[in-house]
Amino acid sequence: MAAPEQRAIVTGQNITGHTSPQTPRSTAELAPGAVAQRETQPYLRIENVHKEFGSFVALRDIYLTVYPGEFVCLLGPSGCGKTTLLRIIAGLEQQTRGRVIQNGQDVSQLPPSKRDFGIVFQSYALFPNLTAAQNVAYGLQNTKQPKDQINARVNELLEMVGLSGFNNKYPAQMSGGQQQRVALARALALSPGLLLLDEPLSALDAKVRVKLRTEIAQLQKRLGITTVMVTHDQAEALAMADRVVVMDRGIIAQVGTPHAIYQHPHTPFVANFIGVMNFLKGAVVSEKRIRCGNIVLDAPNNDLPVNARAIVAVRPEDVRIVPAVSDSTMPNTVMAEVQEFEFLGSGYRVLLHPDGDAKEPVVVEISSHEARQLNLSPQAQLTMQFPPELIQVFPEE
Ligand SMILES: Nc1ncnc2c1ncn2[C@@H]1O[C@H](COP(=O)(O)OP(=O)(O)OP(=O)(O)O)[C@@H](O)[C@H]1O
Repeated sequence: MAAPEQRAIVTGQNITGHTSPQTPRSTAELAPGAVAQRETQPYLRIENVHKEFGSFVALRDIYLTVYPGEFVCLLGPSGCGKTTLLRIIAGLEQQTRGRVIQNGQDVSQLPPSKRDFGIVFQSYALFPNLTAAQNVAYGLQNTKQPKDQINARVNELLEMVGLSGFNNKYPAQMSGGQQQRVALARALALSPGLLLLDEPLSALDAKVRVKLRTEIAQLQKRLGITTVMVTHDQAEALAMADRVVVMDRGIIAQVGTPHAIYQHPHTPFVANFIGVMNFLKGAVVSEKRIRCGNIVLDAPNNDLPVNARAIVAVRPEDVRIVPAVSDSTMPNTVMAEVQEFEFLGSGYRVLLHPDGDAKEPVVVEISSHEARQLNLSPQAQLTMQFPPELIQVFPEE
């Protein structure tokens, strides 16, 4: 038997929730892709949504607004509740309390069939016995449009996802990436107000994934369709989203643009989940200075009071490496020994062991050019610099 989501997606008209049959807007009629305008009303509002499975709390009082035309990614480690939240937006899961407001209407109690969305799952969920064209046409058939109009729309959709001429192929005759394009065309067939993507790229191999993610993001912008995507892949979220919602054990840890989340994480969890981060434990010794072991670092971004326990964070690409004997007036330098390094293709990831009592090595990323200039070799003695303006400080919890 099909999984609930598979049954839901193949109901076509129902899943996109046009309660009365209507002619889909053509692609050209959809609003032009636009990043959220904060002055406009949100298209989707999640208000105080809470979800319990028995005694287990999967979502804790979630508030989230999504603006018209915005691409929002729900990102977080396995089990943080992102799929549950997406399913609540779709009506495939019922929240324990709280409301979902879509386009000004409280849809909290509506079944999926009465809501206005298209959805794509990781597993494609295509009908194996229907061709690509028949899969895409499935929901359109309930609109009672003339056959040639449906065919024209199917062709338009297949062309839109780069599958012109694939009309008569069956899912088994298509690659995973092609099947997912069909699933996307099907989700968009009725021009829903909201596109929901549940890990749509996870089953694809790395190269196809990157290609398709660019295409989906471009298509989303072109159509201007408000989109919520679940992913556990931070690179995917950073590349595709207008805003990223980082989730952690049932709560929202931070919401922001990819740049803001990466450059100004609010917590060590977010800092560590998005990209790689070096952490050094220490204590504030004066207003903008922090002692970590035997190093005292200038930290102009520090807001913690004197004597507070602190965690200093710095990205691998922000640490500079300079030759061992260097300018002694340079702030935040520390001697270090190369522990190991690995070739990344575009550069090197170097593990450096700082002088003193630090137990953890510091991860640094440098270009191949820098590696050659430094004559990188195991046990080499170098000087690391933590640029003051690029280090972040968190309270130690
Ligand atoms: N039907 C259910 N019954 C009981 N617990 C559930 C149910 N669905 C989800 N959970 C639990 O709720 C938590 C959140 O699940 P959810 O699927 O939303 O996580 P996720 O962030 O999407 O993780 P993943 O990336 O692994 O899918 C998990 O601990 C999961 O075990």
